[in-house]
Amino acid sequence: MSTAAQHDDDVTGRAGDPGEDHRSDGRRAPLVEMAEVGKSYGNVQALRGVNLSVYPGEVTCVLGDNGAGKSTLIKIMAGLHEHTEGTFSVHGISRNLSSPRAAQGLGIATVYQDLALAPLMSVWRNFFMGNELRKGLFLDKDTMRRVADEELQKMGIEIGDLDRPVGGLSGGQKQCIAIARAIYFGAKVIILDEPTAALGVKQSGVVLKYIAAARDAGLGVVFITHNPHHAYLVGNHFVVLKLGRVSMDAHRSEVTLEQLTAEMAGGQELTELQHEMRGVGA
Ligand SMILES: Nc1ncnc2c1ncn2[C@@H]1O[C@H](COP(=O)(O)OP(=O)(O)OP(=O)(O)O)[C@@H](O)[C@H]1O
Repeated sequence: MSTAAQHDDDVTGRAGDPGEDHRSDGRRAPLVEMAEVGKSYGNVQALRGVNLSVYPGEVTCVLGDNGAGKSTLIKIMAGLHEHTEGTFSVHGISRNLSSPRAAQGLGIATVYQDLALAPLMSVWRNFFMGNELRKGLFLDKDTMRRVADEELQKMGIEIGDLDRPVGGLSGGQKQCIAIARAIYFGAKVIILDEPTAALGVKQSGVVLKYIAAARDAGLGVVFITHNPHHAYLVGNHFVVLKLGRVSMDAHRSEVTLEQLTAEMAGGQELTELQHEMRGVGA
């Protein structure tokens, strides 16, 4: 469990103070840090000994196959599950987040695959969903439409008519709206749950472009994916999970796309398997 310095979630509403950029020893401070984090569901140990740091202006890619523990990791960061071992810190303060609202209050936004968008509502209504602007008793539609337009344009997102229902947009455009919305409402860390998994090449390219834009805007991006090629296009740091443990942790300068792909395909196990097969054939 977390240490005595831990703070329970006492944070609500919009994102809080981003904290210091540097530690007292002059090193850059991570926005989010996991140290030896573990999580069990009863007898099932879903995560064990995970170390992970998310820095501003970087994309941290978390890769892993089905059942590797990616969803569990997201849920701890997003305040949906509490970790059962190790320390989880946000802006240098140990936390045990017990609600998504607590995570949001600390500037951690999660964009899930189902996106939580209302398909029949317009783009601008979706942008302000849950944070509507009002003028007296009425919705301030003009300001919401204008701000949504400005924010989407700032990220270079081309939607056209913002009165269109979101349901008519492509999967990639919907992902981009969800990312732009999270940034506008104060996210410092944005967790993207397999944002390219259901998309074709062109739409994946659009989403990867906005992941890079979020990184360049100084956010800490956590990009969860099965796809090493997508990860390598935007990632600064790669963490591969296997059966709940970290099997590879490398900065971009330390790993090639081929090595990352091989690790995802089975890594050392695959090499041993090939070796065994050669033995059988001999
Ligand atoms: N609520 C739960 N109760 C019991 N076991 C769970 C629960 N959630 C996840 N697990 C188990 O924990 C392990 C990690 O699961 P998790 O969903 O985090 O993996 P994942 O990498 O997200 O997989 P996928 O890509 O298939 O979603 C699996 O063995 C899974 O069966």
